[in-house]
Amino acid sequence: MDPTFSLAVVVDDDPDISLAARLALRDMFERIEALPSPAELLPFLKRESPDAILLDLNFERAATDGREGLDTLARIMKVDPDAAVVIITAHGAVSVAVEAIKRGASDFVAKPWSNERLAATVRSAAALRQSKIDARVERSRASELAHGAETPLLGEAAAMQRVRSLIERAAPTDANVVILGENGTGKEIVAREVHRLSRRSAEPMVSIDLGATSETLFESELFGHVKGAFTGAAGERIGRLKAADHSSLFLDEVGNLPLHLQPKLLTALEQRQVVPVGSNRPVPIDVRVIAATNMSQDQLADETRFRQDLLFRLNTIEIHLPPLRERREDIPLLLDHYLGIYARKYDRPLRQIPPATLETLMHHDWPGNVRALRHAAERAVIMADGDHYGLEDFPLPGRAGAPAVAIPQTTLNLDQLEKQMIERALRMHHFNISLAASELGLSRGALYRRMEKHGL
Ligand SMILES: Nc1ncnc2c1ncn2[C@@H]1O[C@H](COP(=O)(O)OP(=O)(O)OP(=O)(O)O)[C@@H](O)[C@H]1O
Repeated sequence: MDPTFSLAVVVDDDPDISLAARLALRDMFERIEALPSPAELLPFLKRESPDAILLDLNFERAATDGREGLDTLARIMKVDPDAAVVIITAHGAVSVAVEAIKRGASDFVAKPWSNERLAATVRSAAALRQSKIDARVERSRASELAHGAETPLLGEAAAMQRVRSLIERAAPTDANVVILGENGTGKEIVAREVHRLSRRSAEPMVSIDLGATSETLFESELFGHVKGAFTGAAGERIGRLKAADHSSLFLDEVGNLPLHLQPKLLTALEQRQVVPVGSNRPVPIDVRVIAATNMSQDQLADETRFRQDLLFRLNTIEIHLPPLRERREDIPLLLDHYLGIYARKYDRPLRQIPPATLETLMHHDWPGNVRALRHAAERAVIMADGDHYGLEDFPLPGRAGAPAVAIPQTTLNLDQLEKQMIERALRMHHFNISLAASELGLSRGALYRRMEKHGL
């Protein structure tokens, strides 16, 4: 039979026990290492990542309380939260083994064991570890597809360069970060970037969108609940704060956190522990919080909406993302990026944006910021059928601030509008009639006639 797993390690000071375990498990693992004391295990875990660890609880002569083993277990779980640790106990020491399971061990076997039972216990612990790792890889791949690799934080405007430099300086520290910005300005990309460049990046970032969470579920989503904590709480649930242990927690739309839960979040962060709903046992957490909100600084400073003590805990570092209308110079590169992405996605040709169209797009106020620009680019790729993009391919609701179609407030005077368009096209092309005519979709003759009509 081929071994199912690659490596097991047995930590026991009794060589007979180690040998017995090796014999019982030799078909299941390619390699089985024996270590006589827990002191050797941690350096070993720096080099190797065993599929299963068999751990004796008592090493000191005559020790029976298992303290040394439990300490070792805590250290193992810190190095590798997915570790599959099977506890070896003396007959009758079940209560210590149960304590070990509460602290993260997968299971236990009592000495003397039956080989079948030992093999079955170790096999299911190693399989569970494998599936946890698979799920983690799957999750991070899915989130990378949705947000990651294809979405870098673009922007060369001075404000964006400042944002990038702030991210680089803040990320490696463990300081909490608040990201402020209107909807669609890239707050989530910034949060991912902070996490990616942090010391916690080996673990996937955990997110919770407090704008999309129903009020009744806030508490259990954040802090978790025990079985039967409230009607409908059938099973136990790990809250996001605990799920983000050793990682970062992205609290999106943190301004929506109800006032009555704000002290509970503050206490959890200050004391580094959460108390699940329906429980009175605090669970330790080690979490870095990255929060985002579209509230303005003034709104955040309003004590009736947001507790200032919580704000001070969250905003050690504040990153402000400017709205797109304050960094219009980035519009061409963002359009280029997203038009390219969607042209590839929909298998369409790469088209140019004529200068006049680009100028209109740059003057648009983009109230939905980069998200709206991205949608507009996607639609344009689907709609365009000429050899370049036209303004009609971009849906720009309101077109506020777009001078190309700056409609006089009181009259919708077509003549006046025509005159303005012609003037703009002429100026843009330095009075080159052929270029201006083609920009406007007119023949040279038709343009001359209209110039005459408007006295240009
Ligand atoms: N600087 C940027 N460079 C590239 N893409 C961006 C940038 N900013 C935003 N986007 C894109 O715009 C969309 C919205 O970004 P994101 O979700 O990060 O914004 P947000 O500020 O978190 O929005 P909301 O407040 O609505 O949740 C995403 O598709 C993202 O890829």
